[in-house]
Amino acid sequence: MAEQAKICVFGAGSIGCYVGGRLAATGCAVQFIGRPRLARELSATGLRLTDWEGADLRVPAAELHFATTPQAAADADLVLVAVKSAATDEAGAELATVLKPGAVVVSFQNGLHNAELLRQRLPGRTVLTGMVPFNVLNRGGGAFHHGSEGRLEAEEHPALERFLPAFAKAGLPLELHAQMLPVLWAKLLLNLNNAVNALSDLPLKEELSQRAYRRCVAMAQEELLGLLDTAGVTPAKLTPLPPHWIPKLLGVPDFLFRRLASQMLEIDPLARSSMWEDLQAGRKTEVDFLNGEVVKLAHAQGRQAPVNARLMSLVHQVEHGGQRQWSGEALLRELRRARAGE
Ligand SMILES: NC(=O)C1=CN([C@@H]2O[C@H](COP(=O)(O)OP(=O)(O)OC[C@H]3O[C@@H](n4cnc5c(N)ncnc54)[C@H](OP(=O)(O)O)[C@@H]3O)[C@@H](O)[C@H]2O)C=CC1
Ligand SMILES: CC(C)(CO)C(=O)C(=O)O
Repeated sequence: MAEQAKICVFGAGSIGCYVGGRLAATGCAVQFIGRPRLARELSATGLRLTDWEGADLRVPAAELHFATTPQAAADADLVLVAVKSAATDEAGAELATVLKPGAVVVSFQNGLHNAELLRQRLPGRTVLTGMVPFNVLNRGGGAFHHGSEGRLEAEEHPALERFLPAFAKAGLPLELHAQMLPVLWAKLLLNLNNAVNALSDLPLKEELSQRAYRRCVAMAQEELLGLLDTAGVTPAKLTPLPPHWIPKLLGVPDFLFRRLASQMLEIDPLARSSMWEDLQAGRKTEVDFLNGEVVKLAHAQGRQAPVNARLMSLVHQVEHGGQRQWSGEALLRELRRARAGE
């Protein structure tokens, strides 16, 4: 009988615990690598994984393998990297010292360049790009809730094939793509809401229910879409609506939005963006890897991206103790001023 594949989650947080937890709960051998604080918490509680469609799975504490050093990845056949983008370089360096040569690594992170960076750090290993479209809320006490729609996506590669049944069995089938860059740009387009959500200090559902915040997101997205058009990049279609229509829909009045975009509002009422979670925890955010990519793309075209640049600087200000609870109207005024060059 073929030996059971060993899966390692590197960066056990919201995404790592949820994806790894569902794999463990459905029979996979999963090794989690994360911080001592979570190791202590989970050694008392185990993991509970729930989703918006009613799934409710558990991994008892006694069956949970949680380590706090990279050595635990040494016998992994598949490593799922789920650290925040700023921690990718260090994660790659740590994994390089321990991974066996045939290990397959998948980056399940937001942003454009994490897999590329891991590839540089892990020469000779197969490093693939993944994408997590849905929100995971860390409810505390070992409970992680998947609160919005979407399927995991990953780069098509023969080395990934042997792991596909495990993801399907876990209820997280991987949708495979030959080209991931259009998928990553499309996800980044959606992630432009992260900064607005973090600045609003509101749950996603409440924030997206208010037109002024949605207009802020739409402004940031329109800026990116214009730059992608010039670059000849067509973002993938991740939502029922094609990417270019999303900002148009976001701009409609609330009553119409509720009617036309009910699916977009099917989010757990407590769910927040990962950027809000970073600000809440006093950590540096991923804003440079999201809105910052829009600014970089603009500069590469000899242009500016004033809306995304202003969102970046407002998030940086909060990282340093600045104003956090922006009302939708105030944020919209601020972004309009930025767009007008003020
Ligand atoms: N949360 C969500 O709903 C979604 C998140 N994403 C993306 O997924 C990625 C992961 O996000 P998320 O799960 O929210 O992040 P979290 O911050 O919840 O989890 C990452 C964990 O990894 C730990 N970590 C970082 N470096 C190391 C290391 N070298 N060794 C061990 N542990 C380490 C972090 O600890 P510490 O903080 O102490 O560094 C943290 O506990 C991000 O790119 C995010 O944008 C995508 C879709 C949705
Ligand atoms: C799923 C989504 C878009 C919003 O939660 C996200 O990627 C994040 O929070 O970083």
